[in-house]
This record gives sequence, structure tokens and C-alpha cells, in this order.
Amino acid sequence: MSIGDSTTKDSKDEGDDDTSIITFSSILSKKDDEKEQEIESEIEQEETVLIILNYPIPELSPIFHHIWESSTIRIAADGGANRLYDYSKSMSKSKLGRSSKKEENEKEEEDLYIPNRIRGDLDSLKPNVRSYYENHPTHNVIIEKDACQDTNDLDKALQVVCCSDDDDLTTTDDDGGHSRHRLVDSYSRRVIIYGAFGGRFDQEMASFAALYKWSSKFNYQLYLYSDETCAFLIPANIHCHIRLPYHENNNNNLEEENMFGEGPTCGLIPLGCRCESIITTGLKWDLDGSMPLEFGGLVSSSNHIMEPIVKIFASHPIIFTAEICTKK
Ligand SMILES: Nc1ncnc2c1ncn2[C@@H]1O[C@H](COP(=O)(O)OP(=O)(O)OP(=O)(O)O)[C@@H](O)[C@H]1O
Ligand SMILES: Cc1ncc(C[n+]2csc(CCO)c2C)c(N)n1
Repeated sequence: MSIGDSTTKDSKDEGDDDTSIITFSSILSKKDDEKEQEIESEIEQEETVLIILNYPIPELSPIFHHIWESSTIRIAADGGANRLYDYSKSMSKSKLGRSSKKEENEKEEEDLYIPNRIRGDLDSLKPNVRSYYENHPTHNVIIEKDACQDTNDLDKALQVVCCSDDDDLTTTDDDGGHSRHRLVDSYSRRVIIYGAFGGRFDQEMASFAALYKWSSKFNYQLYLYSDETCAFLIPANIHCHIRLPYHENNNNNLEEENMFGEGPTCGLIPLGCRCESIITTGLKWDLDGSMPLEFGGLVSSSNHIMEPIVKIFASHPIIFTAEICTKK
């Protein structure tokens, strides 16, 4: 089996289909790049859903702001709404010193970060945060309780992204000046889960478990993010292409101010099971299919992205993770 000689792009078929390719692209790359735009249209992701978990959002996070701006639907998983509320407040406060129109600015900043929906068992949502979103004068925030104690709040949020055809989960077309709602099937949704690393280890592992449970429903476009790292699931027996901005031949970009992006340090982590055979190209320590990856054996940590496209073909599902490089 060689790698990277397939020509057919993203296919819904799973299994041994030699000709399908799944592409994983940077969430953080700027879209004004012509090449990026081409790739975006190739992937044909109709919308991006952001799920915010209950983990602190660092003050003035350019990464969170970028992900927020790239999303069309934003869902807070229970206590994730508290974090969003705190972030909005701290953003408006940090702007206070910079403007004479203090109150006006504060209001504008707060209104920048209103979720479409808050969902979970709602045991963590603070009463003042609930009432702020519930009574918002301009935004209709859906607050939805699901009391089930066998799934966590991330699962509850993913359930609604996957299965709901509610109005706030439909996309709007501009049809010659008229807005028209259109159902989008979960297969064409890209989902970014923000706040997935750090904090409680059981919650972190549950977020990885969500990749194994839900990725196939979103054509594997399900990504875990924090300000430091990202991760997604490489499916078994499908050619995967990973395009991330920071690789060995592109580190110059980081010399500019305020740049951030995924790479170049990366890892292949056989979390769910032993990965019997894996072939990669574009990494500093490539694998040729002869070495299994497994806990207790070889785990590919501290690897490096060397090429604009990393190609992977694995016999079993495996986690790909990359650092997020920031230059302030
Ligand atoms: N300490 C944490 N570290 C990492 N992720 C977290 C942490 N707390 C919560 N999360 C994530 O945010 C989601 C919403 O958080 P919330 O505190 O509302 O949790 P929950 O699912 O009700 O869990 P629990 O009640 O057991 O804390 C969780 O489902 C989980 O994915
Ligand atoms: C085997 C098993 N382990 C733990 C829980 C508890 N649990 C899992 S998700 C969740 C919701 C948290 O908001 C809770 C309480 C369970 N039900 N079953």
C-alpha cells in the first residue's frame, strides 16, 4: 500500500475504500490566503459549530476570538456559559481604558459573545449568567436542560448538533435579498470543541472519548482545542491529509507579530486501542507500517511536521495532536 496517490476527495464511505481522502485543515489559519480559500471550498464544510466547555478562557485570547469569529453556531455546554460570560466581561473591562465612550463600548463587547444555545444538566450554570442570557434584549438564547446523568454536557451538546433541525441549527441563505433557512446535515458540519485540555483528567479523557463516539457523524471534522493544543481522530483505513500552517518550511511566518497557528510539534497517540500498522509522510519521524503504536510500546510524541501536507494511513483509529504556536 502506498500513500497519497489517491485522487478522489472526501467520501462518505468508510472501511477499505482506497480512493477516499479525509482532509483536516487548520482552524486558525487566516482565510485571506488564496490557497486556504481554495482548500476551504474543496472541503465544502457548510458551517462551523463551536462548543464551549467549562474551562477558563484566557484573557484576550486571540485563539478563542478567532475560533468564535470562524463559527456560525455557538453552543455553551452548561458551565461553559459561565466562562463565556466572564470572558465577555473581562474583554469589555480591558477596553474601558481605551475609549471615552465607556458604557457604549462595554455593551458592544458583551454582545460580541452571545451563544445561540446553552445545553446540559444545568447544574453548573450560575443563576446570574442564566438570567443574563435568558433576558437578553436582542438575542434569543435557547437554554435547554437535559437531566440525564449517564452522558456529560459535551455529549449533550454534540447530540443537538448531530440530530437537531431546530431553527438555530439551520443555516441562512441570502436568496436574492430574502433570507431562507436551510437544513444542514451533520455530515457537512465542522465542530470545534474549545476548552478541552487541562483541568480535570476525567473530563479531559471524556472529551477524547467524544472524538471516538462522534467523529464519524461529522465526517471526522470534530476538533478539540485549547490555546495550547489541538487534537482530532484519524479514522482507520482512510487516507488522511493534514494541512497545518507551521511546518519546518514555514516557520518564518512566526516572525511576524501576533501570529498563531497549529504546529510544528505534533504527536500520534494510540488512545483507544493498539494501532497495528501506520504509514505517514511529512513528519520528521515518519512511520512505515512496520511498527505498531500502543501504550506500553511506541507512542509518537514530540514528532515534527516537515511538509505542508502530512499524509497518514492507519489500520486503527488514532489521535493526531499538534501544539499551537503563538508569537506575541
Ligand atoms: N475541570 C474541567 N476540566 C476539563 N473540562 C471540563 C472541566 N469541567 C467541565 N469540563 C467540560 O465542560 C463541560 C461542561 O461542564 P460542567 O461543569 O457544566 O460539567 P458536567 O458535565 O455537569 O460535569 P460535572 O458536573 O461532573 O462537573 C463538561 O461536560 C466537560 O466536557
Ligand atoms: C458508569 C458510570 N460512571 C459515572 C456516571 C456518572 N456520570 C457520567 S456523565 C454524568 C453527568 C455529569 O454532568 C454523570 C453524573 C455514570 N452515569 N455511569
